Amino acid sequence: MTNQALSSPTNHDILRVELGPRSYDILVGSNLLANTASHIAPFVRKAGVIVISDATVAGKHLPTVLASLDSAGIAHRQVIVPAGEKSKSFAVFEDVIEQILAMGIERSTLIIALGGGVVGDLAGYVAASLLRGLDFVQIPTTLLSQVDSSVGGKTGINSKSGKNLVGAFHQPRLVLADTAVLDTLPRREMQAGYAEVVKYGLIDDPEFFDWLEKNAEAILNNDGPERRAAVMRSCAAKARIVSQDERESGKRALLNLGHTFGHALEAETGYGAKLLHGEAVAMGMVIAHDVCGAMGMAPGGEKDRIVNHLKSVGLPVVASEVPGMHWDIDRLIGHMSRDKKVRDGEITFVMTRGIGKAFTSKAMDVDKMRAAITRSCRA
Ligand SMILES: NC(=O)c1ccc[n+]([C@@H]2O[C@H](COP(=O)([O-])OP(=O)(O)OC[C@H]3O[C@@H](n4cnc5c(N)ncnc54)[C@H](O)[C@@H]3O)[C@@H](O)[C@H]2O)c1
Ligand SMILES: O=C(O)C(=O)C[C@@H](O)[C@H](O)[C@H](O)COP(=O)(O)O
Ligand SMILES: [Zn+2]
Repeated sequence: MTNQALSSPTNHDILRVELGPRSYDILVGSNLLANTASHIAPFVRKAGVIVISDATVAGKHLPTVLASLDSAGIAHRQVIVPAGEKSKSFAVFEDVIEQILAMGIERSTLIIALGGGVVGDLAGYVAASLLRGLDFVQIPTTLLSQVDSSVGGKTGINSKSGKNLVGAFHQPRLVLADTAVLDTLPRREMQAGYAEVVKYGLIDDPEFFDWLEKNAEAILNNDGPERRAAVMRSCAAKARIVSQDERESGKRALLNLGHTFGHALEAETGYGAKLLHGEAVAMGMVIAHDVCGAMGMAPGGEKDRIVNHLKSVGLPVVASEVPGMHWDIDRLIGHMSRDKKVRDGEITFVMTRGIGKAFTSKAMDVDKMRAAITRSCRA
């Protein structure tokens, strides 16, 4: 793998998400948080900013952001939500909205999402909804949010009926991915985010997958060139796809590799710490390669190579590894029927002919799919 990020002389690298009038930059580098004010300055008006964060992230990284805003004289207020997936709920959404409205805002108030994918998805939807749409900036603080959720404008919350079923497409004005903040992230969360990094290799970049097999531990353990290169390559892949299909009418569905299965697993666990999103995606990607292998589309050995790589970083690869779950296969398949990729009553699946060869199709062998899900749940 060659990557400009490895030899860049600048403090941070910049990627552009090309979306016409909604285009924006992604900045990737170390210690960007300390200079938050200068990076967001073009988007700040007199009404100031509201930082939305979660309790854990606020304890570790909010002071750096606020010090930067103070030094530039930017007026700021903050709303802190509980950490974890349960904050992507109607209850927390309503609470955040009411807190912000009670503070008094204008259409020029800027929302800053400081946190992982939960904060980013929630704050983005809050921004999309308040006064019919405020600008917002993403400051992602997990590996998952730096490589995936902060880019592309999917915002939203979960419902009892399933993951992300309520939300809006609302693009940020800027993404600040400070790779140094990942040094405080627990290993399990790093691993979960790493599953989404692997996803990009599996979709259409086999060379990246090869590189990941050699560099995974460096990415996970050090704020060095490998981590920065992995974030850059992932964001570049996502930006390329989103630029071509912002609202998922076609190609963007590839970013959902493993998610139809993964979201069903998450819904059944009730969105707790039992199963993290990235872990569910790891299991879902294995199920996708398993069923496509069983259908004779993908070489069987490739599923084993993926499983070995995911396992090597400590990721769970089968649903039976989730503690205390007795999976009901019919219920899982029921969740899949509410997937957002259903058209005219049929699910579009992300399928594969092997590593780097993902494609979308409705031609799923339902019996083989049920067998693959069962293998994952009963392994
Ligand atoms: N919008 C999208 O395109 C998209 C893409 C992928 C995932 N998602 C969503 O993202 C969510 C998962 O995001 P996530 O994995 O970032 O989880 P998360 O936001 O819950 O963060 C994980 C945990 O790490 C803590 N944390 C965050 N940053 C930290 C730091 N620097 N140091 C210490 N602790 C820190 C958080 O408080 C939380 O407890 C899911 O809801 C998923 O559906 C959305
Ligand atoms: O950005 C996308 O498009 C993705 O599918 C990225 C996924 O990693 C992410 O989990 C996304 O939130 C899933 O979207 P959904 O539309 O299936 O809820
Ligand atoms: Zn995802």
